Amino acid sequence: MPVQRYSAPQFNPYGDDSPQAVDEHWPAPRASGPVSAVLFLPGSKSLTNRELVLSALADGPSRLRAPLHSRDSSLMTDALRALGTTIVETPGDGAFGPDLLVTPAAELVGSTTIDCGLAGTVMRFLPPVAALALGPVTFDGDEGARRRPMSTTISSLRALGADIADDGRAALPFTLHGSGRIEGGPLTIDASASSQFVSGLLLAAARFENGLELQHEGSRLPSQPHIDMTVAALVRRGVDAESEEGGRWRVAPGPIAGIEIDIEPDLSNAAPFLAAALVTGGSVTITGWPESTTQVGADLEQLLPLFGATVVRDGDRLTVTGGPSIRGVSIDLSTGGELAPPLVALAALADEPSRITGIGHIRHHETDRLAALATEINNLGGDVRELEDGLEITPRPLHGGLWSSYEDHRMATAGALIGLAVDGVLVDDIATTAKTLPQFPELWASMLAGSAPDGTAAGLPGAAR
Ligand SMILES: O=C(O)C1=C[C@@H](OP(=O)(O)O)[C@@H](O)[C@H](O)C1
Ligand SMILES: C=C(OP(=O)(O)O)C(=O)O
Repeated sequence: MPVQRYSAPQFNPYGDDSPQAVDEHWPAPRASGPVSAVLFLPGSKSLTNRELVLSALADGPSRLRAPLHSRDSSLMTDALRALGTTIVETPGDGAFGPDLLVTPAAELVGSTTIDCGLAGTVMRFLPPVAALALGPVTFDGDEGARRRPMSTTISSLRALGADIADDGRAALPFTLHGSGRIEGGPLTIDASASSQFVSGLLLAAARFENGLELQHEGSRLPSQPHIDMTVAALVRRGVDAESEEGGRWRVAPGPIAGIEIDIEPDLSNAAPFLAAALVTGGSVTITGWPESTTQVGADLEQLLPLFGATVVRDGDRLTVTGGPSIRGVSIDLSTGGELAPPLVALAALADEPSRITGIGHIRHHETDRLAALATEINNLGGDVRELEDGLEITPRPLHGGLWSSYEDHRMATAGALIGLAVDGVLVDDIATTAKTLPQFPELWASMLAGSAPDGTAAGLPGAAR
C-alpha cells in the first residue's frame, strides 16, 4: 500500500502537537447520524491568488487580511517573490494564518524558474506578469500540470510580442524571455478550455502600454463568474476595466492601487461540507458567508435546494438542512464547473437520476474530472455515464473500496462525501486537499463531532470570528 503523507505546507493552525500525518489511505469517516455543525472556512483561493498578483503589480503596498494559506497560495507567493516582490507575513485576525503584506518590486526581475505545482491560477496568471519582467522565466509544474492546456496563454503572449521557447507541445514547461514591457492593444483568443486564460491577461493588462481589448472566439466560455471576479478586482483597485457583450473585455492602461483587503472564506470549498447536510439529513452552517460576492460558490444557495435542501441565510451564516432523501437534478453547470465534484457525489447518493452538463472543460482541471468521477463512483458499484460535456448519474447502492484522488483536491473531498453514507470508503490521498484547504481532514472531523454555536469549529482553536 503506498504511503501518503499529509503535512500542512506552511502553517499549522492547530499548534505543534496536533497530528499532521496520515500514513495510510484515509478511511473516510461514516456519519453515525445527521450532522449538526457550525464551521468557518479559510480564505478563497481565487481571491487570494488574484489579490497577490494585483498587489505585486500595484503602485504601492497592499495588505491581504485572512488570506488562504495552502499549496496554491504558497506557489503564488513563492513565484512572485522570485520575480522581485516582497511578501511578508504579519500577524492578523485571520483564524487560519497570518496576513500578507505585499510590496511591489521597483522593477520585476526574471532569470528564475517558477514552480506552478498543479495550480491553474499560477500557470495562467503569471506568464503575463513574467512578460513584464526583464530576463528569462521558466515555467514548470507537477506532471499533471504538464497535461493542462496552456496553448492560449502561450499564443496570446506571443501575439503580444513576448518571446517564448517551448518544446512544441504548447504546454508546460516553457521559458518566457521578458523584455520588461508589453505594448498591448487588441487581441483575440480562444478561452474555451479555461476562463483563466482571460483572467491572466486581464490581471496584468493595466500595465501594458496600451492596455488590452480582449475578444474571446471559441466554442464556449466556461466559468464566467471567475472572469467577473477578475474585472471586479481590477475595478476595486482603481483600474478602468469592463466586461462588454459577446465575450469582450477592455482594460485601460494605468496604475493599479495598493489596497487593504479582507479575503472572503472559500465558498467553493464550502460545497462538500454543505452537501454533507444533505447526505446525512442534518444541518451545516458556514459562518462568514459574504453578503455579496463574486465567488461562484455563492450559487450553492440556489443549487443545493434543487437536490432537496433547505437553505437559510441569517446575516453572515448560511445554513443548509437536508431532508429525508436527495433529489435528482438536471443542471447546466458551465458557470461553476469547479463545483461539479461534490455535486456529482451528491447525485450518486440521490433517489433519482441526474444529468449535469456544460462541464466538458473540467476534463482539463487537476485531472479529467468527468472520467475520474465516473471511474471512482462506478468502482464503488455506481452507474455514471460520461457525456461529452457532462455526466449522467443513475444512483445505485454503493459499496466500500479504494477511492483514487488523482492528485485532485476536489476528487478527494468528493470521496469523503460519499464515505459519509457508504461503509469502507478509503481515500487514497487526502493530503492532496492541501492544494486549497490543508485543514480539510480536521475540519471534516470537527463537522462530524459537532461544533459550538458561535462558529468555533470543534478542535480548531480560534476558528470563531
Ligand atoms: O480563475 C480562477 O480562480 C478559477 C477559474 C476556473 O477555472 P476554469 O475556467 O478552468 O474552470 C475555476 O474552475 C478554477 O478553480 C479557479
Ligand atoms: C480547477 C481548479 O483549480 P485550478 O485553479 O488549478 O484550475 C479547482 O480548484 O477546482
